[in-house]
Amino acid sequence: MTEDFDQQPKSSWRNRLFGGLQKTSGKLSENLTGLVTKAKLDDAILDQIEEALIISDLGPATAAQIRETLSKTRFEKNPTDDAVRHIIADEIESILAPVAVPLEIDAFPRPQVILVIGVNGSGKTTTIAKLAHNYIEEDYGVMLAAGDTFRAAAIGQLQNWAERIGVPIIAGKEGGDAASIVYDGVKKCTQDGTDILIVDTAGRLQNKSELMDELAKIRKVLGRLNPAAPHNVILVLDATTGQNALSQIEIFGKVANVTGLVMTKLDGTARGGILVAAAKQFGLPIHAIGIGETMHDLKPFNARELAEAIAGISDIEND
Ligand SMILES: Nc1nc2c(ncn2[C@@H]2O[C@H](COP(=O)(O)OP(=O)(O)OP(=O)(O)O)[C@@H](O)[C@H]2O)c(=O)[nH]1
Repeated sequence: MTEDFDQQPKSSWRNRLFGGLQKTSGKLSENLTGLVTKAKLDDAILDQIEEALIISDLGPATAAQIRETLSKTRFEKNPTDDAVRHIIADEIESILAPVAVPLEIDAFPRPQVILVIGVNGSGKTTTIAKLAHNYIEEDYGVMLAAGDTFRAAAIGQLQNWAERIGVPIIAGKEGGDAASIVYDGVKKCTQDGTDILIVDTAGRLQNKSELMDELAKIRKVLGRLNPAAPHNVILVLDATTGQNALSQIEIFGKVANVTGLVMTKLDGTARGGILVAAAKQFGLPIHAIGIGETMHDLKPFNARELAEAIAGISDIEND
């Protein structure tokens, strides 16, 4: 756990987002630089731009869409690097806008149960802490449930977070029954009038049948108390894993009825384009993005802002 979780950020979200995505936009720039030098974007140049977009993790489908738009665009003057970048940003925005869906909490029933899944190290626990912090700021009552009973360290880590953010937590022992912890959590929330229960789960993708059994058991137990629960099943993905994140969406999607995604570690990675590939390929809501280790570093994203940050459009012109 980082010691700086509650540290106040030194600059605005926008600045941190643009700064954090500099490696991603830099990689794209590096691949694009020198390509747009001709009066016309001919097929050979378009092929190279398409390849540059694929290398930058945006995915073949996005790259093809951008190529198509570029090939149809009638540029008033000779296409400049900047004009091409703006078209890339527009296309990225059109892909991201439909999936930029904040995680809304319904008024009823209480508690709303959010199941958080993802492989170890994806940033799951930190994301739970950040989400809890954000909901507290919005005046919701929040409780955590330590449903990752596979590792004592995971339980301890969540307990630490709960203490630091000042929210109650339901936890059992290592090797305990995750479903019964979730059951106790819902009952306690109902008794106390708590609005949201955020449940950590074990991210054992290596053993799909165990994971499926465990999630099925959690669902069954939850269903006894509230047929609509869990109201959200959020998959946390680490952007730095690039293409691997896409296979995680596919696999978890099959076993866990994922309702939305959170993508973490977009700061400092050259692979931020993967967010666009995920949006294009799966169309699942992307509720929030993580751009650092403090509690101020998780927010719903703005499709335009993110598109500009990835395309490397200078921040100055937007001020
Ligand atoms: N730079 C950066 N680091 C992050 C972000 N989110 C999480 N981390 C760090 O990533 C590491 C792993 O995060 P955890 O929250 O412990 O991940 P987890 O998925 O719960 O993993 P386990 O604890 O192994 O189950 C920690 O050092 C976090 O501080 C982010 O958005 N940006």
